[in-house]
Amino acid sequence: HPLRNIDELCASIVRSHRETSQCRVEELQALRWKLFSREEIQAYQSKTVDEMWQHCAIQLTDAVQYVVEFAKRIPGFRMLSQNDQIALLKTGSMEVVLVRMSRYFNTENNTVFFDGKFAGAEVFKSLACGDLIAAVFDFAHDMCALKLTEQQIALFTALVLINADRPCLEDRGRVQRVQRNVELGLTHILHRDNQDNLLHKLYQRMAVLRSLCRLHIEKLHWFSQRYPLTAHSLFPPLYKELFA
Ligand SMILES: CCS(=O)(=O)c1ccc(CC(=O)Nc2nc(-c3ccccc3)c(C(=O)c3ccccc3CC(C)C)s2)cc1
Repeated sequence: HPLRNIDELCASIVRSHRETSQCRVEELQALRWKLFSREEIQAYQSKTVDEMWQHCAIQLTDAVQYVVEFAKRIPGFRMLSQNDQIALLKTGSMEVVLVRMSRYFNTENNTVFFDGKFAGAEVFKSLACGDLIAAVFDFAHDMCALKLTEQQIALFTALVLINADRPCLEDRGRVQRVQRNVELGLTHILHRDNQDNLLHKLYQRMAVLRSLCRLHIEKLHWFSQRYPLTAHSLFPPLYKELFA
């Protein structure tokens, strides 16, 4: 059923976003002030590097699974070749998770939703990648400042995923056609919300996302060198397939 118009495209992407958002906004808003106790923070900080990496990788993979589901429901995504779908998810899924997570970032106490409560950067100390964690927190702070609506986030994350400039695409032209439709949807939504000025800010954020994900992959390579056993046999298969 071809999409009759841009309104239908937007409605379909917003619905898919809502259906695959993993946690509901109201449920996480209710948890906003549920912080880890000093003892709980101590427990995280006394985990070994590989224990904490494994703990995070499992949670991150959970979030990524919902993004895979979201991608499959973007009109046109399933028409792409398997290879191109995987190529887009390999580079885009972590970026979408970061945008989604920043929705629940509490800018008043600089905490992020993790393991059922809200965690400050100190909780992640034993990961031994303070620069990545600091960059993720800064990004979340910047995203919150834009005060995007759920509809704007839905179209923005669809555009983050459907990017014809990604490496190793077989049929770039086909991805371009799907991307152009999603771009029309995002500009339509921003125009309707009288926030055309947000568009260039969102494109700037996409550049930050790419550097954040490069940093994540760099750290993962560093980690896999030092803890090959954990990385190869204890990480979730989807995490390895998409990021390793
Ligand atoms: C995403 C859908 S959602 O409904 O919003 C949602 C649903 C579920 C949650 C719970 C959750 O999984 N939170 C995690 N937080 C972090 C984290 C960690 C360090 C700083 C900031 C957030 C996770 C990570 O593993 C992570 C994320 C980004 C970069 C790096 C890492 C760690 C490395 C070792 C992979 S998992 C949160 C949000």
